[in-house]
Amino acid sequence: MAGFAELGLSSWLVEQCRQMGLKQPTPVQLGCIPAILEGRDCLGCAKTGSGKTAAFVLPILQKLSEDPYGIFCLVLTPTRELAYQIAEQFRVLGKPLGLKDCIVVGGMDMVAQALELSRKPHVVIATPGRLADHLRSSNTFSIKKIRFLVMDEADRLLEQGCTDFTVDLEVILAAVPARRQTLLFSATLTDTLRELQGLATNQPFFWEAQAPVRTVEQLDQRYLLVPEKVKDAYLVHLIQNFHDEHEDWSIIIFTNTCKTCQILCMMLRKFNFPTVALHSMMKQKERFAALAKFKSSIYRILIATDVASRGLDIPTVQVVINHNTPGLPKIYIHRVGRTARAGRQGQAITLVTQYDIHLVHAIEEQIKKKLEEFPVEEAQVLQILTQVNVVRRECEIKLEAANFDEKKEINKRKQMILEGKDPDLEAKRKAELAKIKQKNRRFKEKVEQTLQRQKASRANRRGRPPRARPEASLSPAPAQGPA
Ligand SMILES: Nc1ncnc2c1ncn2[C@@H]1O[C@H](COP(=O)(O)OP(=O)(O)OP(=O)(O)O)[C@@H](O)[C@H]1O
Repeated sequence: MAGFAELGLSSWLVEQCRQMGLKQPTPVQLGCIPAILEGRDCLGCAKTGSGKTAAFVLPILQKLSEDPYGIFCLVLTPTRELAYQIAEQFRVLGKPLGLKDCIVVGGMDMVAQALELSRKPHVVIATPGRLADHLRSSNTFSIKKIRFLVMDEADRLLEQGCTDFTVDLEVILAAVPARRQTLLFSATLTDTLRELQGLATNQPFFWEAQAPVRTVEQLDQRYLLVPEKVKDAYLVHLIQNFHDEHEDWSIIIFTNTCKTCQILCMMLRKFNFPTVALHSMMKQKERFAALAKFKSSIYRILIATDVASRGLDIPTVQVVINHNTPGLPKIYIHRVGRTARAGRQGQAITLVTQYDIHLVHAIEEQIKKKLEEFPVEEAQVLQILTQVNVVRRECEIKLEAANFDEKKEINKRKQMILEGKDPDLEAKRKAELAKIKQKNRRFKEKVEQTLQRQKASRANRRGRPPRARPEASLSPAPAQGPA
């Protein structure tokens, strides 16, 4: 099998790989590095934890070493934590170059970022919202001459999810040169392939891992069918078991909302599990601190929303628990991909209620694999059920007292102001829209009722003997209903 040198990388980069413990290129690196070095655009779709980051970092560093200037490369990524992780790979692999990088993400000091940008770093790693803010408000830097535009988790950047990047991307794409190399990577590119192909038009090279199953082989994937009301007791039971059976363990638990994330974190702490939370309602500094504590194994449990579902590379994670069944198969693929990375073993357990069974079927269809049931001693769960429910209720009350919902509302208003919207006007518009919707609903119900009445009266009439009409004698009489 070809080594890094055979892919066309310089000896200093091969040495950096060796120092980092990267002995042989992974398949996505084997496929994409030569194409990128040739100057082609690249779309790389490979499983989670398969080394996509180095597949673009290495050839970019090689090209940068041949013609160093700033700003040479712009990397866009959907989350702030991921931006720091990518920057670290650039720093470690690009150490001999004296690489200057700049991280431009929300929640951090904008003035300091503007200063750093004006010093022409070689590589800028950014989340779209904050970079677009800088482009709108400042002319002290330019990305007009970049050689590389990378979109990591490219499908997430393009889709219109709860955080919609499209407006910010328009601003960024208008500021980068048409002549550039565009590199797009993700474990789930196929949904947005057409849009992505529109971005990468320079002899695009498409690399996709050929495998019957879309998740990694070393991942043991299970489901646990639980009634909604006892979900938390099952969660506590699962964690207690891992705690008892394994010396060295790290778990990521995914939840669907910030509030659930916060409540479960408080609850698990009450049971003395070393838990930290990560969600978008936390201050950025708290987010970084939580992740650092988890990465260094001071805290063994990270409970997070989907803000942590993509890209995070924490090799010690052995188990992922989905507290809710993800509504989309690709969210499932990214979440469970936080374990079993780079050839390691891992386990994923998804808690499924009777209302989510169709979601599991959709996941199985997409990943092309059946999930197996995770065996649990139900009697043991029932023993802790009341205690868990009481503790959860206590945590809910505590959180309500801390005005969590109110803070959420304030955050929403702040976000609107940052987006140039008037929160009061938006609220008014929302209320009006709700009114119109309600009116439409009532109208629909009325129409529906009228139609039902008409139908019933027609049926009644059919049940009665026909009136004597001249034609009646020409056709057979309708069947008579019971009297
Ligand atoms: N050639 C290699 N040999 C061994 N380990 C590697 C190699 N390349 C990368 N790795 C390691 O594999 C791990 C996962 O890599 P990376 O984070 O780039 O995965 P990814 O494909 O981007 O995953 P995701 O889709 O979840 O973002 C990292 O810890 C990285 O250091």
